[in-house]
Amino acid sequence: MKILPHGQGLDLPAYATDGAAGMDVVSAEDVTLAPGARHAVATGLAMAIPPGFEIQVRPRSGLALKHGISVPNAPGTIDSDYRGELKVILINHGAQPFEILRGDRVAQLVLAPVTRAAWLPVQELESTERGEGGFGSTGGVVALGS
Ligand SMILES: O=c1ccn([C@H]2C[C@H](O)[C@@H](COP(=O)(O)OP(=O)(O)OP(=O)(O)O)O2)c(=O)[nH]1
Ligand SMILES: [Mg+2]
Repeated sequence: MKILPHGQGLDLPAYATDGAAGMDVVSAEDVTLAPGARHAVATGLAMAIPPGFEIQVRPRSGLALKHGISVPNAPGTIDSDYRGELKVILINHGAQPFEILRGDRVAQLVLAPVTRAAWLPVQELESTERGEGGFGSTGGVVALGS
């Protein structure tokens, strides 16, 4: 896949192990996230994803568990026709400020196939066992005090 590595001296996104689903992507900037703050972290990378694919930006579980750092739009969607800088939106759900240094691995990128839909407007839809039930209609959630 073609990539413009603007972030000089930084590692390209890379799989940490042979079986890794995601490539760890590093920050191109130093930034501190205050508790509750969001930031679009620069990566310095622009890429040409092949048509028919997307890249999903997913959080790293270690950062989430240890520091409350997540990706609020997870999975972030990188379109195949996007040529701008890939940014990783992070949010600090933790109680402490979180310091990110240039070169730190902040998220992971998963390449995934895209299936596109074409709509067929109709007058009615086939009936199903579920019908219009949703949002807990099959049970399993017991309210406290009920
Ligand atoms: O975590 C993300 C999400 C998106 N993008 C870039 C690539 C993506 O192709 C583009 C648009 O993303 P999205 O469709 O999620 O955002 P939008 O709010 O719908 O903006 P747009 O109107 O530009 O589509 O922004 C990122 O760099 N990081
Ligand atoms: Mg969009």
